[in-house]
Amino acid sequence: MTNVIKTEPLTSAAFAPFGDVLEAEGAPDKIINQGFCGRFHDRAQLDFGPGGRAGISIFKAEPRALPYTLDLVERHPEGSQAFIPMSQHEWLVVVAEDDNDAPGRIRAFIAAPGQAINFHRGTWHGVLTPLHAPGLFAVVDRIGDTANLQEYQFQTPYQIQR
Ligand SMILES: NC(=O)N[C@@H](O)C(=O)O
Ligand code: NI
Repeated sequence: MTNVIKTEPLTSAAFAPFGDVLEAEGAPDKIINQGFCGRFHDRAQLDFGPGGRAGISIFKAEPRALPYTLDLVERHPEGSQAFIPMSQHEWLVVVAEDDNDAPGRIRAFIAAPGQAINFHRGTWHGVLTPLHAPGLFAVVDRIGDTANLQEYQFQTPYQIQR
Protein backbone atom coordinates (compact mmCIF):
# COMPACT_ATOMS: atom_id res chain seq x y z
CA MET A 1 0.00 0.00 0.00
CA THR A 2 1.51 3.35 -1.05
CA ASN A 3 0.27 6.78 -0.02
CA VAL A 4 -0.23 9.06 -3.04
CA ILE A 5 0.76 12.72 -2.87
CA LYS A 6 -0.34 15.07 -5.66
CA THR A 7 2.03 17.85 -6.65
CA GLU A 8 1.06 21.49 -6.41
CA PRO A 9 2.63 24.60 -7.94
CA LEU A 10 5.34 26.26 -5.85
CA THR A 11 4.27 29.65 -4.52
CA SER A 12 5.74 31.82 -1.77
CA ALA A 13 2.49 31.67 0.17
CA ALA A 14 2.13 27.89 0.07
CA PHE A 15 5.83 27.37 0.90
CA ALA A 16 5.95 29.98 3.68
CA PRO A 17 5.67 27.46 6.59
CA PHE A 18 8.71 25.63 5.20
CA GLY A 19 10.98 28.31 3.75
CA ASP A 20 11.42 30.96 1.11
CA VAL A 21 10.84 30.97 -2.66
CA LEU A 22 13.36 33.01 -4.63
CA GLU A 23 12.40 34.22 -8.10
CA ALA A 24 12.61 37.28 -10.33
CA GLU A 25 8.88 37.95 -10.36
CA GLY A 26 7.12 41.31 -10.24
CA ALA A 27 8.96 44.57 -9.77
CA PRO A 28 12.52 44.32 -8.43
CA ASP A 29 13.29 45.92 -5.07
CA LYS A 30 16.09 47.97 -6.59
CA ILE A 31 17.23 48.93 -10.07
CA ILE A 32 21.05 48.81 -10.08
CA ASN A 33 24.01 48.76 -12.45
CA GLN A 34 23.08 51.95 -14.30
CA GLY A 35 19.57 50.64 -14.85
CA PHE A 36 20.66 47.38 -16.47
CA CYS A 37 19.76 45.11 -13.57
CA GLY A 38 16.84 44.55 -11.22
CA ARG A 39 17.81 43.40 -7.71
CA PHE A 40 15.30 41.22 -5.86
CA HIS A 41 16.92 42.05 -2.59
CA ASP A 42 17.54 39.86 0.48
CA ARG A 43 14.80 37.32 -0.26
CA ALA A 44 15.74 34.44 2.06
CA GLN A 45 16.11 33.88 5.80
CA LEU A 46 19.59 32.38 5.98
CA ASP A 47 20.68 30.79 9.22
CA PHE A 48 23.95 29.00 9.93
CA GLY A 49 23.73 28.93 13.71
CA PRO A 50 26.53 29.21 16.25
CA GLY A 51 29.72 27.35 15.28
CA GLY A 52 28.89 27.23 11.60
CA ARG A 53 29.45 29.41 8.57
CA ALA A 54 27.83 29.88 5.17
CA GLY A 55 29.11 27.74 2.30
CA ILE A 56 28.26 27.52 -1.38
CA SER A 57 28.50 24.09 -3.00
CA ILE A 58 27.57 22.83 -6.45
CA PHE A 59 25.35 19.74 -6.63
CA LYS A 60 25.13 17.65 -9.79
CA ALA A 61 22.14 15.40 -9.11
CA GLU A 62 20.61 12.61 -11.21
CA PRO A 63 17.23 13.63 -12.64
CA ARG A 64 14.24 11.68 -11.30
CA ALA A 65 10.87 11.09 -12.95
CA LEU A 66 7.29 11.39 -11.76
CA PRO A 67 5.65 9.37 -10.31
CA TYR A 68 8.43 9.55 -7.74
CA THR A 69 8.77 7.21 -4.79
CA LEU A 70 9.61 9.09 -1.61
CA ASP A 71 10.95 6.81 1.10
CA LEU A 72 13.08 9.26 3.09
CA VAL A 73 13.07 12.84 4.28
CA GLU A 74 15.73 14.68 6.25
CA ARG A 75 16.27 17.91 8.09
CA HIS A 76 19.15 20.14 9.17
CA PRO A 77 18.64 21.18 12.78
CA GLU A 78 21.50 23.67 12.77
CA GLY A 79 20.96 25.68 9.64
CA SER A 80 19.02 26.63 6.54
CA GLN A 81 19.64 25.14 3.09
CA ALA A 82 19.04 26.88 -0.24
CA PHE A 83 18.75 25.12 -3.62
CA ILE A 84 19.36 27.42 -6.58
CA PRO A 85 18.95 25.77 -9.99
CA MET A 86 21.62 26.53 -12.59
CA SER A 87 19.39 25.57 -15.50
CA GLN A 88 15.92 26.61 -16.57
CA HIS A 89 13.93 23.47 -15.83
CA GLU A 90 11.12 22.57 -13.49
CA TRP A 91 12.12 20.49 -10.46
CA LEU A 92 10.54 18.82 -7.44
CA VAL A 93 10.52 20.18 -3.90
CA VAL A 94 9.19 17.89 -1.17
CA VAL A 95 8.65 19.04 2.41
CA ALA A 96 6.80 17.78 5.46
CA GLU A 97 5.24 19.44 8.46
CA ASP A 98 6.80 18.52 11.79
CA ASP A 99 4.74 16.24 14.02
CA ASN A 100 6.46 15.75 17.37
CA ASP A 101 9.92 15.57 15.85
CA ALA A 102 8.81 13.26 13.04
CA PRO A 103 7.56 14.23 9.58
CA GLY A 104 3.82 14.84 9.37
CA ARG A 105 1.82 15.90 6.34
CA ILE A 106 3.86 15.71 3.12
CA ARG A 107 3.69 18.52 0.52
CA ALA A 108 5.16 18.15 -2.98
CA PHE A 109 5.72 21.25 -5.10
CA ILE A 110 6.69 21.62 -8.75
CA ALA A 111 9.18 24.50 -8.91
CA ALA A 112 8.87 26.36 -12.20
CA PRO A 113 11.98 27.10 -14.26
CA GLY A 114 13.83 29.92 -12.49
CA GLN A 115 12.40 29.27 -9.04
CA ALA A 116 14.86 28.63 -6.20
CA ILE A 117 14.08 27.77 -2.58
CA ASN A 118 15.59 28.12 0.87
CA PHE A 119 14.54 25.58 3.53
CA HIS A 120 14.40 27.20 6.94
CA ARG A 121 16.42 25.54 9.70
CA GLY A 122 14.85 22.22 10.74
CA THR A 123 12.41 21.87 7.83
CA TRP A 124 11.78 18.24 6.86
CA HIS A 125 12.52 17.87 3.16
CA GLY A 126 13.27 15.42 0.40
CA VAL A 127 16.79 15.51 -0.95
CA LEU A 128 17.56 17.62 -4.01
CA THR A 129 15.28 16.27 -6.78
CA PRO A 130 15.79 17.54 -10.31
CA LEU A 131 13.33 16.36 -12.94
CA HIS A 132 15.53 17.16 -15.94
CA ALA A 133 19.24 17.00 -16.77
CA PRO A 134 21.73 18.52 -16.06
CA GLY A 135 20.56 18.54 -12.41
CA LEU A 136 22.99 21.34 -11.58
CA PHE A 137 22.25 23.44 -8.48
CA ALA A 138 24.13 25.90 -6.31
CA VAL A 139 23.50 25.04 -2.66
CA VAL A 140 23.96 27.52 0.19
CA ASP A 141 24.02 25.82 3.55
CA ARG A 142 25.84 25.49 6.85
CA ILE A 143 29.45 24.40 6.91
CA GLY A 144 30.50 23.15 10.32
CA ASP A 145 32.04 20.21 12.14
CA THR A 146 28.73 18.54 13.06
CA ALA A 147 26.58 16.28 10.89
CA ASN A 148 23.69 18.75 10.98
CA LEU A 149 21.49 16.00 9.54
CA GLN A 150 18.52 14.02 10.83
CA GLU A 151 17.02 11.43 8.45
CA TYR A 152 13.63 9.74 8.63
CA GLN A 153 12.92 6.57 6.65
CA PHE A 154 9.25 5.91 5.92
CA GLN A 155 7.92 2.41 6.63
CA THR A 156 5.46 2.88 3.77
CA PRO A 157 6.80 4.97 0.89
CA TYR A 158 4.84 7.80 -0.70
CA GLN A 159 4.17 8.02 -4.43
CA ILE A 160 4.36 11.56 -5.70
CA GLN A 161 2.25 12.18 -8.79
CA ARG A 162 1.27 15.19 -10.88
N1 LIG B 1 23.35 15.95 2.08
C1 LIG B 1 23.36 17.04 1.38
O1 LIG B 1 24.33 17.77 1.30
N2 LIG B 1 22.22 17.37 0.72
C2 LIG B 1 20.96 17.14 1.35
O2 LIG B 1 20.93 17.91 2.54
C3 LIG B 1 19.84 17.54 0.47
O3 LIG B 1 18.84 18.09 0.99
O4 LIG B 1 19.93 17.25 -0.75
NI1 NI C 1 19.07 18.77 2.85
